[in-house]
Amino acid sequence: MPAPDTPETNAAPPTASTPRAKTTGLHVGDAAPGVAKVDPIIVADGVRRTFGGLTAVDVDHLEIPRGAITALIGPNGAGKTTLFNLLTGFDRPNEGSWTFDGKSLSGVPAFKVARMGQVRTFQLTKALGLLTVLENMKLGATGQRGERFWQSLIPAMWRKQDTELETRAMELLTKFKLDAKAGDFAASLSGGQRKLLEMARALMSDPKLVMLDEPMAGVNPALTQSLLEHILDLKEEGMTVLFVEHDMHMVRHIADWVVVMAEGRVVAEGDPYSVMQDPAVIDAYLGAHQELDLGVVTGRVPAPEGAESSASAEALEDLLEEIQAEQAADEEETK
Ligand SMILES: Nc1ncnc2c1ncn2[C@@H]1O[C@H](COP(=O)(O)OP(=O)(O)OP(=O)(O)O)[C@@H](O)[C@H]1O
Repeated sequence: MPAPDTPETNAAPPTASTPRAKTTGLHVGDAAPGVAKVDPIIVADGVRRTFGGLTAVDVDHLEIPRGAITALIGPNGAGKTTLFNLLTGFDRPNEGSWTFDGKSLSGVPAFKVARMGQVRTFQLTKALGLLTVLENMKLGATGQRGERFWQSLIPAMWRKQDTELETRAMELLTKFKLDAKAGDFAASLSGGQRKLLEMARALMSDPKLVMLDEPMAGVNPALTQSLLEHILDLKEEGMTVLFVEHDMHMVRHIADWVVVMAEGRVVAEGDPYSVMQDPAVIDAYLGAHQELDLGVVTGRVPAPEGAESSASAEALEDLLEEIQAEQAADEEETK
């Protein structure tokens, strides 16, 4: 059980953070599934992955814009994680090709993908929980000299490297307010601190593209602002961010661009404002809940006994709330 998050440990500074500018002008022509980007960092073509008779991913064309924060959203089972696994070399598609930073990544294994500058965060597994926070950080570095046989025979070389790694790790831990925990077992961290460690660990390899899988899942509200700020910092430092998330508030607040998946396909793309107004997006979420009355999904009508709330239902509820908030803001502006 992770320790609970406390506002003192990692909460945002008491001063309200200044809103940061969204990156715009990312696409060429009308926003639609597969729209070309001005400067894409990932370009995927005809990527398909099936599991038995089920098509989990069937993406005709997708470009992820460089230097921006892109959210990948969609109801449960839409294929988001499978697409993440394919793009990072953790799974292989039945067909399709894609490039990262102009280089083909088809068939490239995960460790090489990471060395090329595209990293993803990993959940702190049980095994990693038994290592200290600092040891976890060191594992995040790629291309260590110890991996190269001849150089690993010269102790002076790997000792120097170890010191450099530790310095870099401590710098990042300080930035993420985890430096005091460097010697603690990672398993002793709270849910939010684990997310921070996962992100800090990914940064050990100086990536160009950081891919975050549900960065807000299991994070206490006391830490959410701090996590959002860290993600916005990544963009400010020149990195590209791609994240999967069910939390629509987060998507609206930090994403410059949103890609919506449903049943393996990209069904909508655009800035968060337009995407959340797109009937195809609401349909995609509702489509995943045809068995439920809309009132149940949104919480207006109590769910029948035995019906389980799912992340998609919560996301749809969030989506509708966000749309209402946008409309209220629009009305306020036109007054
Ligand atoms: N290894 C696997 N074997 C069989 N089916 C799989 C496997 N991985 C994923 N699937 C199926 O592929 C579909 C897409 O799953 P995926 O996990 O990519 O969706 P998702 O959008 O990430 O969903 P969630 O938001 O619930 O995490 C689902 O129907 C899922 O059951």
